Order: sequence, then C-alpha cells, then structure tokens
Amino acid sequence: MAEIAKEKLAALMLECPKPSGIILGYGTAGFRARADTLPWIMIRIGLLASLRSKVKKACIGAMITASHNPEHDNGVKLIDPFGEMLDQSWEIYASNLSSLDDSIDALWSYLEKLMTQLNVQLSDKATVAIAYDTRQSSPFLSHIVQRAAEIFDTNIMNYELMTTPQLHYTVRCYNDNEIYGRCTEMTPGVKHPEQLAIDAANGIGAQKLVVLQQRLSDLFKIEIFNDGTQGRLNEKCGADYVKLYQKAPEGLPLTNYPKYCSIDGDADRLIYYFIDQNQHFHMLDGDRFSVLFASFISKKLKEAKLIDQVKMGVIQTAYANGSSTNYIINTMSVPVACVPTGVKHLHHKALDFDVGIYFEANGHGTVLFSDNLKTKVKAVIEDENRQDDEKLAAKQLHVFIDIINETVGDALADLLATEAILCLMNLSIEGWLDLYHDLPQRQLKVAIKDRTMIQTTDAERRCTTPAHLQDCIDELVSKYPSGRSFVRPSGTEDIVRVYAEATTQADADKLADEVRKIVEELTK
Ligand SMILES: CC(=O)N[C@H]1[C@@H](OP(=O)(O)O)O[C@H](CO)[C@@H](O)[C@@H]1O
Ligand SMILES: [Mg+2]
Repeated sequence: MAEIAKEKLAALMLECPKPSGIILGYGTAGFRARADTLPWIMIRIGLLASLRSKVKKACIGAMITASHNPEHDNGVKLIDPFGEMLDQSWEIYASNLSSLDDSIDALWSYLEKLMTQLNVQLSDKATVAIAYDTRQSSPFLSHIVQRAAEIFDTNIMNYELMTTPQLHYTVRCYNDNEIYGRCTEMTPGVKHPEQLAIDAANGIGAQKLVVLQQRLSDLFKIEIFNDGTQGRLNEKCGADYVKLYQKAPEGLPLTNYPKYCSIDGDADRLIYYFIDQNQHFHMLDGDRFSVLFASFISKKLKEAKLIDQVKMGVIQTAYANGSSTNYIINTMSVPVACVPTGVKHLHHKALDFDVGIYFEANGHGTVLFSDNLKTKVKAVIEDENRQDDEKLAAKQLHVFIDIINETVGDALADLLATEAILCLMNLSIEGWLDLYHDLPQRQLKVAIKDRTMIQTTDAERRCTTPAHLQDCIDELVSKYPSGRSFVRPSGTEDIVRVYAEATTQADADKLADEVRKIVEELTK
C-alpha cells in the first residue's frame, strides 16, 4: 500500500511542482498567496488534513479561500473537529511540510517520521470535508487537496461552494451531531425588522443570503447588492474595504435604506453602517457587536436571575477602539482581555468564560457559551417555580445560542443575531451607535524590506525589535491627548501595519504618519 501511495504522490508532485525560492508559512489564517503559486502546497495540506483526521479519529475541514483579499489570491486553512481553527501545535507541521524541498523522498521520509511520532498508519480511517469560495482558482485547488488526501486513504466530502463559517459549522455537526445540526427557530413575537441592504462583496455569501432571504421572507426584508453578477470579488466593496477606508462600498444605492451592512468574500466578517440626514456615513464595526451582544446577554442573564452565577468576558485585540474597551470595562462592568491578532487567539481566550464574547474590530467574531451556562439556561426554562419573565429571558438566551455559530465568526449568523437583538431591545441603529463615541483612528500599511525585523510583545501592543522603535513610538504618542499607537507585521500580507488613535482625526492621521516614518527609518 505504501509503495502505491508513494508513486501516486510522486505523480501528483510532478503535476504541481513547487516554484523555486518560494517560502510560505502557516499564518494568521493558513496559507495565503497568489493563486497561481499555490497548487503544490495544496498537496501538502491535503496530506496533513488526512493525518490530523487519523489522529483525532474525526472529520477535519479544509477551506479554500483568501477571504477579503483580491480575486487573484487564494489560500487554504484546516478546521479542527470542534469547528475551531487548527491547533497551533500542528501549524508547525504545516510550516515544516511547506518548507521541504520538492522531492518525493524528502516529503515521504518526513511523512513517515510524522506518522511514527503521531502513532498512526497510512491505512487508518480518515475523513476530510472540503469547501471553497467563489474564486476562479478555487475548484482546481480544492481538487488537488482532495487527490492528495485520497492518497492517504481518506473519505472526502466535497461541499463545493460554502462560506467559511458554514464549513466550520458543518465539521462540528459531522463530529458532534448530538448537540449540533438542529434547526433554529426564531423567537415568536419578534416584530418585522426594518429593511436592510447588504453588500455581499461579490462573494459566496451572496448565494447563501438568497437562501436566507427566501426562508425568512416573512420576518426579514433584505436586499442583496454586489452579488457577484457584475463586479469583482472584494473590489471596492466588502467588509474589509468599508472598515479600512471607513466609507460605503461601491455598487450599493446610498439612499432609501435605513441601514446597510457589508460581509467579506468568504462571509465570516460583518460591518454595519448608515447614512444620516446630513449625508454623513457612520460605521458600526466589530467592537460595536461586542458591546451590543454583551448588553443583550447581560440584560437577559439579569432577567433570568443567572447573572451572579456566570463569568462573562469580552475578548479584543489591540485594534479595538479605545472607547469601546473603556465602555465595556467602566460602563458595563464586564472584564476585557486583549490577545494577539487572529481569530484563533480570541477564540482560545473566550473559552475561559461562561459567556466569551469576541470580535476583531474588522467584524469577525462570535460568542462562546460554556456547558455550565447552557445547563443553567435550560434549567430555568424547565423550572415550574420560575416566573414567566425569567423563563422568557432564558428562552431568548437559548434562541440566541441557537442562532449564533459558536465554531467561528459567521457574518450571516451575526447578522441574524444583531437584527433580533435590535428588535428585542427596541434599539435603532442610531441608538446603537450612540452607546459610546469612537476615538478617531487610522490604519496604514507600510511596505518594508523584511517584516520579520519587527517583533512584538504584550498582545502585539509593544515592539521588542528593532531597538529603539518602541521608545520612539512612546515619545510620539505622549504628544497626543488620549493617543495610542502600535506597529506589527501582518500575518497575511507582506507588509507592516501601523495603528493610531487620538482625540481628532487630524491627530490620529498625523500620529500614524509619524509612526510610519519612524518604522521606515529604523527598518531600512
Ligand atoms: C488588522 C486586521 O484587520 N488584521 C486581519 C488580518 O490579519 P493580519 O495578520 O493583520 O494580516 O487578516 C486576518 C485573517 O483574516 C484577520 O484575522 C486580522 O484581523
Ligand atoms: Mg473572511
């Protein structure tokens, strides 16, 4: 069997050779690069997915997407049995596999070593679930993952077109259909929400939104724009564009709708916005979802008389607006944890709480609920001695848990949850925005010759190298009231990101620019 597998692998490697000089690391969201440079890595990731499945004795997911990046890019990431990101200890195997030469003997001997170390056999059972976004390169790349995994005797479930959160959820359902895979009912009595216009980034989300639109037509009036029939994926549209440029996307009529939202290319990010009477644009980003969800959940926990029995927390990254952090800690009295960029870090930290609410400022996030909390909510619903209003609050929490996708941030699930909360809390989008006032901020991308020259600590809020960079940033920041700035290398692009916030937009822009100059200076 091993002989045949090795021959098949050698043939596949000849079909998809590794370009010379290429270095790819398993970054913030798996491997990501220009699509035409990726076929060879799909072989290695297919093999790794199969091995992971053999070890965990469970289905593993492989999602082909480059999310909010341009159409010509693509990428792949693995999903662990509970629908979460690949365990970080395995990212090293992924990067090791990537760095091996394009020789069948080198690859084969590494795989043999790995199988011995992991105590698995080629013939052990494996199941890999594959899905991809709407990029032109996606079907071809997914086919390579499939062929590679099949060499290792793997049962493949190819779901073809899916959003990223759908695949995360599907993997979880497959492995855990006791708890998951149930149909979710909306709360009875929810009023008709107002109309909502959605920018689907010309991505996979558009197709899935159509299904939602049809199923929920009595409850929910949504209109879908940038649905992929005309524009290009993520080009001047989508959640990343709106967040980065802080303006409305193209391809969306900016009148007639009381509220708008944008999702990204693989539908795991969500950003809301609206245009006021003076034609000013206002954006509600990930930080706002944390505040909204935390307000709703704590209100319902109070009503269900459960608040004193559970530990609730919000998890953010350094990109969260300082005003949101301040509001959550000081006005809502909810603790906030700050972790490095990347959903895996937020998700991991959220597990420390009974209710762990996490959002990246860019709109990726979800809420995790502990088994302890779920049991308590169920007990209130079933307890005959409880008052009706206590039971109703517990039921609403139960429905919220059903709507939300606990495996990963999911734009469509977050959208449904947001609409339900706004309706139940009788809150307009303006009222939601008025909960606190953002500090003006600016984000810049800076190209330097080697981004690994910049290393950070303290959840990426401080630089440790190059020498003196942090001292210089501290000095610049001290000149601005409520100023804050940090620098970190991107894990998905060959750039360094600069972030700055201050009391006025002009100051935030100026601070960001000064920090950019110092970064360029010290990394020449
Ligand atoms: C500032 C920012 O938005 N960074 C994004 C971006 O990571 P970088 O490592 O900053 O390139 O892409 C990640 C994957 O989509 C996402 O998790 C993260 O929030
Ligand atoms: Mg995405």
